[in-house]
Amino acid sequence: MADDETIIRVRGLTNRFGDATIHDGLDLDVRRGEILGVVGGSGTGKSVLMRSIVGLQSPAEGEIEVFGEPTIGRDETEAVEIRKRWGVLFQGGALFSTLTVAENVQVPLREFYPELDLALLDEIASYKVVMTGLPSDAGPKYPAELSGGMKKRAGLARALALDPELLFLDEPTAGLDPIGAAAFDDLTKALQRTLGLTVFLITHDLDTLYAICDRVAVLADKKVIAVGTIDELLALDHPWIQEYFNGPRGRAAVASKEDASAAAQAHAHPTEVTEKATGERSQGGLADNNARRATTDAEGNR
Ligand SMILES: Nc1ncnc2c1ncn2[C@@H]1O[C@H](COP(=O)(O)OP(=O)(O)OP(=O)(O)O)[C@@H](O)[C@H]1O
Repeated sequence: MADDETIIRVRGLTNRFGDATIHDGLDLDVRRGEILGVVGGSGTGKSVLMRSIVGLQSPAEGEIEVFGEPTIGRDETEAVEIRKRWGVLFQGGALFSTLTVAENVQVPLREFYPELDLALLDEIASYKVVMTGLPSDAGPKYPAELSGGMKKRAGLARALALDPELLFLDEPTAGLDPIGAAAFDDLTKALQRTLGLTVFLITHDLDTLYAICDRVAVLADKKVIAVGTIDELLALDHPWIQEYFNGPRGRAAVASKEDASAAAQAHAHPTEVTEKATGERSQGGLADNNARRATTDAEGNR
């Protein structure tokens, strides 16, 4: 399959709740292997779009294809075959509170592969738990015993249970502290690279967009009004896009990314880069980066 293959194709999507039209003729393509960030003001329908693609929301009109297969109107057996190939991390992790982390990870395995024996289920769950950076003793813990960041990782472990090709993440860094959010971004990027995942990532987090997204889709006016790299989006004069990326938080995210990149270069070539890095900013490195992220969090816009 070619790298530029379209993994998700949405055409003419219309969603309504009563008199409210959320999407009106929305089109979107997600390419194989990319992390596509999905942004838009609150209530523009990012989660409804994700729910439509994964089959939890029946659109009023439109076509959706995933892996080249139409997903609307399929019989249950066909739908299951498509669903097996993706994983979903819902907002807040959506873990079953009465199940341990390991049991949560096993839910999709039991659903799609009921023939697996307990020893193999345990082994796969342990592997997924460690893969998401949780300590190996997290498996027997209940969600209530986990921090917010650990819950997100447990939700991710469950989303990865079936070795998906495609991952849906709905605001994965919401509610995490800046260091935890940056660590989750790193994990997402590492999974994309090592497993060749395609990632559909809903976020309000500008740092995440700059740090890991290959392209960004902007929802506004009931449609995807633009898709592209951040530089491509910045060239557009849509007021929401300009306000979002060029507002104070957008500028802080750019500065944060530049600092991180200068710090990384300084680490690789200490003498060569120190002068450049110190010339551009007064303090450097991760602490400064995280301080900026903390500031933007404190503004309450995340
Ligand atoms: N099941 C539902 N019934 C009625 N209205 C709904 C339903 N689900 C979503 N909506 C409405 O659809 C709109 C879009 O919701 P959605 O959750 O997709 O927004 P969003 O862009 O993800 O917002 P946020 O960034 O705040 O999470 C909202 O006005 C919401 O109230």
